Amino acid sequence: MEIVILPDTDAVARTAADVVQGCIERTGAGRADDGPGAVLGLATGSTPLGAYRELIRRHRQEGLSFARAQAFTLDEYLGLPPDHPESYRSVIRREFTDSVDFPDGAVHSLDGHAPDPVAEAARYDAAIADAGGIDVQILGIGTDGHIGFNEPMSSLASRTRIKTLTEQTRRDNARFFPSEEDVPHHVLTQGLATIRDARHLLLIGLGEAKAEAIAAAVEGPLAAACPASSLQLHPHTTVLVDEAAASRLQHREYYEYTLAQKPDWQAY
Ligand SMILES: N[C@@H]1[C@@H](O)[C@H](O)[C@@H](COP(=O)(O)O)O[C@@H]1O
Repeated sequence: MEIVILPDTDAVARTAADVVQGCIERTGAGRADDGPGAVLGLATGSTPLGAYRELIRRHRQEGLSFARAQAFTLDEYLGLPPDHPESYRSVIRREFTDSVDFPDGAVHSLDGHAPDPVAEAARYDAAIADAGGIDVQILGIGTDGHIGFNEPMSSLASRTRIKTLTEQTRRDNARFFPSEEDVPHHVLTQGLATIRDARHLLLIGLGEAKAEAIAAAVEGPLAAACPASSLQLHPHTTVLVDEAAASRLQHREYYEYTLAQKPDWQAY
C-alpha cells in the first residue's frame, strides 16, 4: 500500500485527479485508435466529489477527455428506480459524468429496480469483465470500514450481490434522504473480490470521522470486521488521506519516508 498524507482536501482532490488523468492518458492517448480506453471505477458519497470537480475543471479548461473511457459505479440502493434523484446511477451522472464527455452508454450502473437482483449482480460482474476489467477504482470508506456497500463481516471473497445495510450506514446516509426511514435497507454492491479485480485501487479518506476506519484498514489485521482491510491483499493500492483522516495512523514517519524515496504513486 502507498499511504499518501496530504495537507488538505484540495490536495487530495488534485492528487486523485492526477491518478485518474494518468490512467486515461496511459490507456487512451498514444494508443492505436481502436485500442481500449480507460475503464474507471467510480464511487459515490461526498469523499470523491472534490476529485470529480477537479476532473470536470480539467476537462473544461485543459482539454482532458473521457471520450474513449468507460465507467462502472460501485453500488446501488435496491428498490430505487434508476431515475430517483438519490439512486447512485443518478448521483454519479449529476456530480460527474454528465459534465464531461463520456460516450453515450459508457457509464454503467447497477439497476436497483431490476426484477431479478441476483441476475442483475451477475450481469454486472460479467459486464466489467467484458470491458476488460477496471483500470483504476476510486473508493471512499464508511465510518465502519465498509467499501462500496460491503458492510462488516462481508466475505473477503465476495462478488457483486445483495447486502443489508447496518443501522449505522443508514444513519450516515440519511442526510441524502428526507428522513432515515427513507434510506433503503438493501443494496447491490460490487463484492470485495470484485473490487480487488481492479488493477489499481485508490482509497480516499477525508476528515476526523474516517480516522479510525482508515487506521483499521491500513494498519489493522486483515479481517472481515473491517472490509477495507481486504485492500491489504491487493498489489497496488494507494490511500490518499488528509491530515484529519491520517490522525490515528501509527506509522506515518515510515509512509513519508518511503514516499520521499520513491513516489511511484505519482507515476501510475
Ligand atoms: N456506498 C457508499 C460508499 O461507496 C461510500 O464510500 C460511503 C462513504 O460516504 P462519504 O464519502 O459520503 O463519507 O458511503 C456510502 O455508503
